[in-house]
Amino acid sequence: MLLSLSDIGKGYETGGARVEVLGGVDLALAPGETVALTGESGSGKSTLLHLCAGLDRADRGRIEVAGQDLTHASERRLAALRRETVGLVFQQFNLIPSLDVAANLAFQARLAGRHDPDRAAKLADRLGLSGLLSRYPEQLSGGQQQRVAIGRALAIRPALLLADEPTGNLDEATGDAVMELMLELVAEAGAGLLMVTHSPRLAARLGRRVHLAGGRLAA
Ligand SMILES: Nc1ncnc2c1ncn2[C@@H]1O[C@H](COP(=O)(O)OP(=O)(O)OP(=O)(O)O)[C@@H](O)[C@H]1O
Repeated sequence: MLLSLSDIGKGYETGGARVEVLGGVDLALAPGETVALTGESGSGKSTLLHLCAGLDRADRGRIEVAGQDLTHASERRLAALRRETVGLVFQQFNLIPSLDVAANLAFQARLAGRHDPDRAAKLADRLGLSGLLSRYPEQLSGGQQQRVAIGRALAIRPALLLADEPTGNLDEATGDAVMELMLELVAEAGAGLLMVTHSPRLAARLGRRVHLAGGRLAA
């Protein structure tokens, strides 16, 4: 399995009270599989994605990504996982304002020691960004910025792409075009995708849908 979660529990302590967000989540994603994660606001979708990225730790249960156990991994190991194996795309594009598009696209790949100028140029072309490489994020539209964020995440050739409402900040037409492109590139790369979305319409575009409610996942 590319991603496997078994009996994941996670809660938060707020103001002295403990809130259980995830209570026994199981999920398995095969290589190349695309899965939509839906659920009401506050149901724990982002929490779950953060655990899969090793940005936070589960209270109980076991998470494996590409054969690596995240449960007991060191911070260093988790950082390496995010650099080399897992790509992340968020609703806020999170580009680096002081870097132009070319440098933003190459940033993660450079960190991972995987920057390949030919591949980067091809990716920029596929993303329709070839003419924008020397622009800065503030000079781009929202859809263009999100295409850069997707390119940056895919440039490391991740086995797994985690996306948290990646088109949530875009108008429907732009969002649809960006989504289309992201799905195409994910398929070409043979990467797995776990994508949070509020939209049943977008969820239907992915291979499978899981729904988070009451701290558990259901099909
Ligand atoms: N760091 C934190 N500390 C305390 N509570 C938190 C923290 N992060 C999330 N929560 C709580 O955990 C619950 C789940 O939050 P999460 O962001 O995972 O939900 P979500 O399904 O992604 O919501 P949305 O669709 O609104 O983005 C919420 O009640 C939230 O307030």
